[in-house]
Amino acid sequence: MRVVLATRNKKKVPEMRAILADAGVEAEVLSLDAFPDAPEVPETEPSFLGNALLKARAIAEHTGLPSVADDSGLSVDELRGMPGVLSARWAGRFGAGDQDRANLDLVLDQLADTPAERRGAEFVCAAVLVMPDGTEAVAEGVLRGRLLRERRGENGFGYDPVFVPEGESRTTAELSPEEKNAISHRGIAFRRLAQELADIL
Ligand SMILES: O=P(O)(O)OP(=O)(O)OP(=O)(O)OC[C@H]1O[C@@H](n2cnc3c(O)ncnc32)[C@H](O)[C@@H]1O
Ligand SMILES: [Mg+2]
Repeated sequence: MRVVLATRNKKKVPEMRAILADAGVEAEVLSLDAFPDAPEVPETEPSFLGNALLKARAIAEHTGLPSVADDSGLSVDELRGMPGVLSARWAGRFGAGDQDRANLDLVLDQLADTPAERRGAEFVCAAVLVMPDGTEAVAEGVLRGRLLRERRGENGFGYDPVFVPEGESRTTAELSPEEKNAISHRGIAFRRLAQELADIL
């Protein structure tokens, strides 16, 4: 059985592949590189789940294959849950290389006067599977933590360099890919999805 990962984020692809493989999903996992004509899907929904479904449904329809997507983001306590579903483009639209840096700079700036005890945040992930016949499975994962004032670590992507998970002293950019997947919002969501995936596939 073949499955397509409905994401344009090159850093998510290896995370999703590793998590699904570890969860015992025995499918051939394709990325959108295999489908150059796949549509760009605007993320117009107000929830992670809604946007994940938009992406996976569009790609399942285009490819005729089971499609897996996630919509994820950082929810900052002091910002009343933002950037949330706007995490990927929080600082506006930048070039590929600069987008993550601009987003993270803006959040750090917004929290410049926020003391340590109010720097709580969480990564949230909605993971979905959409079958070509319309069957769907969904799961969510959350990772609580706090935000540093400066970047640490080279791994991961997005807001990882300033995010320290609860019970950790390192940022998620200082964790190995395996360590991050073991605790991450994406890891939790996709492991929850994996059982349903195995049943449906
Ligand atoms: O929509 P796709 O094509 O999957 O790619 P994307 O990067 O736009 O992905 P999202 O719409 O789900 O937005 C997620 C953003 O949230 C942030 N984010 C999500 N998961 C993260 C993680 O594990 N570590 C750090 N930042 C993360 C990061 O800024 C992402 O760009
Ligand atoms: Mg996106």
